[in-house]
Amino acid sequence: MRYYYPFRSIATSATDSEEQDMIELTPQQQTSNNKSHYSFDRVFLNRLYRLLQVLFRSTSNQDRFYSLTPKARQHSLFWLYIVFVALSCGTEVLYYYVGLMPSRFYGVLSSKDFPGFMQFIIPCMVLVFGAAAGKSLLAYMGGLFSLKIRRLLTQYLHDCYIKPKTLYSVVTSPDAPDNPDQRIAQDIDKFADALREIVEKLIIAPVLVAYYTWKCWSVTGALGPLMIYGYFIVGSILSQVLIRPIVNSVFYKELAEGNFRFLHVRLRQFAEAIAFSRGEREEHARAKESLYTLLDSQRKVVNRELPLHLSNESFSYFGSILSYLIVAMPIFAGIFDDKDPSELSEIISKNSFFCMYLIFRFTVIIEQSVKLSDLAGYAARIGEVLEVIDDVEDELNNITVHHPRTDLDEHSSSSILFENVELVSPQGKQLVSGFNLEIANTDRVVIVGPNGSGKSSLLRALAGLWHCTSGRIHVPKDLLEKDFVFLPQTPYLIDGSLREQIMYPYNSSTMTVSDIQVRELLHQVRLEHLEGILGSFDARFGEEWQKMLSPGEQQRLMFTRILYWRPRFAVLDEATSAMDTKSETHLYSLLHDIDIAIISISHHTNIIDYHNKIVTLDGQGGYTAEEISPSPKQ
Ligand SMILES: Nc1ncnc2c1ncn2[C@@H]1O[C@H](COP(=O)(O)OP(=O)(O)OP(=O)(O)O)[C@@H](O)[C@H]1O
Repeated sequence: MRYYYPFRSIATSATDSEEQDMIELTPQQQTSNNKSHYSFDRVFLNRLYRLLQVLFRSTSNQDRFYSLTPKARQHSLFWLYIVFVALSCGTEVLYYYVGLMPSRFYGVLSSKDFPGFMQFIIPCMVLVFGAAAGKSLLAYMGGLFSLKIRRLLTQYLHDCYIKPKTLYSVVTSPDAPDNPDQRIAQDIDKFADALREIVEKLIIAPVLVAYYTWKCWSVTGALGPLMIYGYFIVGSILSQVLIRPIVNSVFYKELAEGNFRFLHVRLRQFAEAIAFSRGEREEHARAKESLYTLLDSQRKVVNRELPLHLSNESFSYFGSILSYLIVAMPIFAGIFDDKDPSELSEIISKNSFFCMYLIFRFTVIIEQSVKLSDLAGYAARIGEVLEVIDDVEDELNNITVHHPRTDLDEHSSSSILFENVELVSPQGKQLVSGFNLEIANTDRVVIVGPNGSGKSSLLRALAGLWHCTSGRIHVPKDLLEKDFVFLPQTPYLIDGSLREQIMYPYNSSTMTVSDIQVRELLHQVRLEHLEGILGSFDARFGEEWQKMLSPGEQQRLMFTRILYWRPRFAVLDEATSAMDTKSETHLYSLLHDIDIAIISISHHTNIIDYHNKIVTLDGQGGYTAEEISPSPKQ
């Protein structure tokens, strides 16, 4: 079921044009966008400022952002920006002389000065080549500039987003931004490109405006610059008014873009399920609906850009008429009456160049309004991710600050201890209350109960992903990361080699697993045939893992992590759900033979015998915990 986002009921300040931006949102997107309408306003400026801070930040106290050390240069955009500015200035100087060339040509041609003409040709060619080289270099530097912006912002977002607890909390947060993957992978790139274009065009605009104002003043008096400035103010006010609705449209166009892409990712991911359930027709209809939503929002952007383009183009063309008007004034006032025709044509060419160039600089500034509206849309999308991360981090920090010993706590013994734990789901449903359980490092505990009773939630609390409403969970003081291996129901196979699958979450730079060990592990989980299929333990596969292995085989492969790591605690959340009974009992008997504690969640009764404690949740907040006698069948 799809929802329409009721802008007016939530954002009382929303305008008609913002209301028209409504696109179909999923319930989560509806919640996350509840307060949001986007414009060229203070919020945009704050977000832009934050992103610029990331681009121009210092790496440490010793290395300021302007420092020349390799580390500072790698982490700050400052020096690249300076080179970009210097190059722009140099190229502008060349443009200036190229711009003056016609007036000089008029002079020598109208006075039939052949030696003067020949003398001028060579420097002219050098100048033109210099300007062309400057322009190409500027485009090249622009490319490097946007690459660096993308690298710095993406790295920063990765640092903030992909870290313990934050990733999970952001993704599962009720305020989770829509399509975070698209915002990081695509919107940052578009932001970098828009910023490059703006910087490229405006980098030395203030200097050029000041210089050409002076030049224009010197030939036309105060009236010329005053008329041009007045013209510019009118043009800027008009484009400001026209930009506002575009920012919102750009944001929602990107949202529709993300939803459309996500639909196709899901089609690929669930192709088999769709094929079995003959869902192609329904999927086709959904794809069509999503495409039309996207095209609709794209059309809104295009429609709203039309008046802005019209205003910008008019500003530019009327500007050239204005420059002739300004040049004409001293001529008709008789100031140049004493000049002969060749001198007059030289003066007209020179003066119109100064006026036109000043107007051109203003035109360029105003033209950037289209890019600025794009930039504001992308800044909103990137900024929102950072804001949700901030909120999540605040929440995570608050848990430790305000409830230092009510959540995850260290325990001096070697057991895990749940002490009077109460857990409530995000929807407010009480999952367990007054939950007490000790899991010694030799225990094998199985948690059972109906769907949704809170079995996995207990593990989430143990991993510190959810906080307990009350009570404590004690873990041994000396517990290291590798002492805990968690196998979820849906196997997570990384984009890598077989060796890396076994070593995950570590990699070959920190650990090794020899070929002999890999073979032994494959033998233990009865996947020996994999060696023949893969060719090499180091051959990398991406999505092929899902195609090469059935779900049950994928779960068996996951078990190699436990058998290799031999952690102190292995947590299995329905990690054998897709296996046949023989494989399941075989793997549990392997676990039984190694000296580790096990915490299992399962709906399969045949594995209960491999445990010495059974915890039964009743789904109403109550539970029972009993000792049972393990009697593993080999
Ligand atoms: N990220 C989440 N956001 C909101 N609610 C959640 C989230 N994760 C779990 N819940 C809710 O918490 C409750 C308990 O979920 P949990 O996954 O612990 O159940 P379970 O006992 O493991 O179920 P099953 O046997 O189906 O795996 C469910 O009602 C579920 O809707």
